[in-house]
Amino acid sequence: MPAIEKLGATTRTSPLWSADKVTVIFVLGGPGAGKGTQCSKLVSDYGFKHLSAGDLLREEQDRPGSEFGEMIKTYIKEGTIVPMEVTIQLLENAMKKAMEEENKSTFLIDGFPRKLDQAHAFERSVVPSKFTLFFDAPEDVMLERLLNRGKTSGRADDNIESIKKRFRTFVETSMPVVDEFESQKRVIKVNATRTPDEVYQDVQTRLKEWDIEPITLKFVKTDA
Ligand SMILES: Nc1ncnc2c1ncn2[C@@H]1O[C@H](COP(=O)(O)OP(=O)(O)O)[C@@H](O)[C@H]1O
Ligand SMILES: O=c1ccn([C@@H]2O[C@H](COP(=O)(O)OP(=O)(O)O)[C@@H](O)[C@H]2O)c(=O)[nH]1
Ligand SMILES: [Mg+2]
Repeated sequence: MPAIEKLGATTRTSPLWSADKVTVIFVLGGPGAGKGTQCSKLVSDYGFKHLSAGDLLREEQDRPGSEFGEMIKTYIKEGTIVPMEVTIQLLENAMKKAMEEENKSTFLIDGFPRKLDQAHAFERSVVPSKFTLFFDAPEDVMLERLLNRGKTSGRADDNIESIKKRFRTFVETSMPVVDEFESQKRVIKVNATRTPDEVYQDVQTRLKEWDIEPITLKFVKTDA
């Protein structure tokens, strides 16, 4: 990736893609709400392309020669939001790749936008989103899940100090994004406290309301 001041994605004044051609569903919720878990289920049944902003940032952080690696590491550990130019460029690059190589046009963008400036910049310069799937869970539930995930995740931010900071960022910085989309009637809010399968049942019912159905494999009987 080029130097940060050359990152072009956010400097455009009109979207790169139209919402008729490219469908984006944002997936939001506090840390540990179960975004990644639900996205995996959706990928197998609906054929969406799943892009986790956090995964893309961790990949860039670990890429040999990345000039953003150290910066990303600090932001993630502190639970703060990496400057949007980097995240949006990574997302745009990954979307392009999935369109070209996998012929994908519907994206689940997980853990993004976590700040209003990102939401506005992405919709202005990349593509307007269709709606946001919001996973709602109280902090005590999310805390328990994250501490449990931390036993095996190897993530630098699945520890109590970082988790507290992430909860604060979520309330102060990320919830305003959900509130703004909500005021535009573009949020599907799901109670994420139940089992993964129960949550997923609810997600599927709510997606139907937006005319989004699972891929049905049609088995055609032949004589062979
Ligand atoms: N509905 C659920 N009930 C219990 N544990 C869950 C549920 N959904 C996810 N988990 C577990 O909680 C942790 C956080 O889930 P994850 O999908 O990584 O959340 P997020 O991406 O929102 O941080 C993981 O260890 C996952 O296995
Ligand atoms: O758009 C984004 C998404 C993630 N992050 C950073 O990446 C971390 C981990 O995000 P991820 O979505 O992987 O965490 P999760 O919510 O799944 O636990 C966040 O706390 C932020 O520091 C960011 O800066 N911008
Ligand atoms: Mg996640």
